[in-house]
Amino acid sequence: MTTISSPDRERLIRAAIEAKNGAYSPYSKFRVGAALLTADGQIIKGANVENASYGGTICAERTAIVKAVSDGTRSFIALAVNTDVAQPISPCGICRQVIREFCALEMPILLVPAGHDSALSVGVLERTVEDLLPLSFGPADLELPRPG
Ligand SMILES: O=c1ccn([C@H]2C[C@H](O)[C@@H](CO)O2)c(=O)[nH]1
Ligand SMILES: [Zn+2]
Repeated sequence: MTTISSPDRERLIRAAIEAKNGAYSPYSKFRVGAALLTADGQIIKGANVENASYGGTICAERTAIVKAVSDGTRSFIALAVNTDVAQPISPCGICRQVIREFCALEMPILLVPAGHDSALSVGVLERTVEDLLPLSFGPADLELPRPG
């Protein structure tokens, strides 16, 4: 797993908690905040944005990634995710695949429970992209030789 400094870790956790305020979740009432630390030290926040046509919902993690990528940033150091639930909540399958497209397999993902004190990092579950999506399909697979 790639390591991040304590100040960056704290900054990122605080940003994920803050990002949750941007959630538009009138249907599920489930707020999610995500924050990405970029290679140049920026923090990009995202929240879940739901739709009356439920399938149109976009998760917090994808909001953050699409914001960053569409603004020209594609190099990430870490991701933090926060919800109002008292235990760490992990990204959904679609988000895992989108994270895998842009982030190294060794990149840390911090799952931050509600009521968390970021100064202590108590209760934060830390896993890599590969932990969350083992044996994954990625961009390089499209370049592999195809017999015949
Ligand atoms: O990791 C997750 C899991 C769920 N959601 C959102 C989607 C929907 O708005 C609500 C309930 O599924 O939470 C996220 O943003 N990220
Ligand atoms: Zn998702």
